[in-house]
Amino acid sequence: MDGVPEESWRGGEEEQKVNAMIRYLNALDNLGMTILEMLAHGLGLPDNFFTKNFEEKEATMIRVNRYPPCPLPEKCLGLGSHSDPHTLTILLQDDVGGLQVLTSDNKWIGIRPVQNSFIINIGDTLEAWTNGKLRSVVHRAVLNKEKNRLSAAYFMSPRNSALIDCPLALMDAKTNPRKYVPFTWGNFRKQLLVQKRVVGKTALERYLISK
Ligand SMILES: O=C(O)CCC(=O)C(=O)O
Ligand SMILES: [Fe+2]
Repeated sequence: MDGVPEESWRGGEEEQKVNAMIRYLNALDNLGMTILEMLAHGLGLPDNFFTKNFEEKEATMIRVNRYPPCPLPEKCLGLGSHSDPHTLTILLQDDVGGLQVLTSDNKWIGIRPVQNSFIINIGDTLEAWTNGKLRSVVHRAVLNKEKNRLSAAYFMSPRNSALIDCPLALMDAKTNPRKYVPFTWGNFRKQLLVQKRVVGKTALERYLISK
């Protein structure tokens, strides 16, 4: 609240709104951290294997997407095909529907909105961190002919200096050799700013050992 005189927002409705928002963000973050712990546990890693890199929230971000109605929805997309580069995405969508994911046999399938629920997407960083045991999903958003659609995504990221290096326990020289050169999240983030538009999984592919 830099530059805003304290008395102009403290104690009133504004402060209540700010506090409510902080409570929601903390709840979202706690959910994400619990999921990351459960994923580490399921992979046989120490529960805090991922979360110990998340004490500083340097690049965690929220994006709110508003998709206006489109008279020719088959001719344009709300959001093009991409995978989320971060670690984990917690996505809230309204009841309009429009999110689609790409299956392994290259078919787009729609994700039905379920009231009061979140969609959890694995991000590219988690794919590299687990040598592909967890896979980031390619997805897109299509438009509705009549209705507006809203979605909000919370993208979790580790601190910039976190080294995304798959632990030996998840690799095997013969059956599952290292797929990605180790990188820091900060460096990946910088590359993303230069790349600007991510199509499919092109962001992560830059670290693939054999293309
Ligand atoms: O609107 C949606 O359902 C997807 C949003 C999304 O993929 C994103 O913001 O990265
Ligand atoms: Fe996305």
